[in-house]
Amino acid sequence: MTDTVFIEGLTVETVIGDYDWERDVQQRLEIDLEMKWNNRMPGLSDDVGDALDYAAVSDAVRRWFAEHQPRLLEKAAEAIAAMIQNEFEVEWLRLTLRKPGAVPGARNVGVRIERGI
Ligand SMILES: Nc1nc2c(c(=O)[nH]1)N=C([C@H](O)[C@@H](O)CO)CN2
Repeated sequence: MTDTVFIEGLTVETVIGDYDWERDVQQRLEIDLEMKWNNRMPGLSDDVGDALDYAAVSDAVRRWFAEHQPRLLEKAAEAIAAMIQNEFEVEWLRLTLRKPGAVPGARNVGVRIERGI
């Protein structure tokens, strides 16, 4: 089964970073998520209760950043992946976290992780 539900370019403003000055400012992150889900059932029922609700996942990601102020992108990625797997019963996901503008001369820097089977 290779169905997925995805979210592309979800932006959050949050405190994140390892340098002292970063602890006092809000910075923008961009999040992409690809999550394994069997879309056959909602495809037949037309019921969002059978679907992986991308709006609910997006809200949960925003909530996580409202409640945490990690230093590293890796810390945020790991925790958010675990939260989505637990709260939404997602078996496998790929998560990309981008921090645009963090490195002069680079359009984007970030991390990408895959968790689950
Ligand atoms: N692999 C990582 N490298 C760096 C990170 C990070 O989160 N993961 N963070 C920083 C600083 O916070 C930087 O983004 C400030 O511009 C440096 N390297």
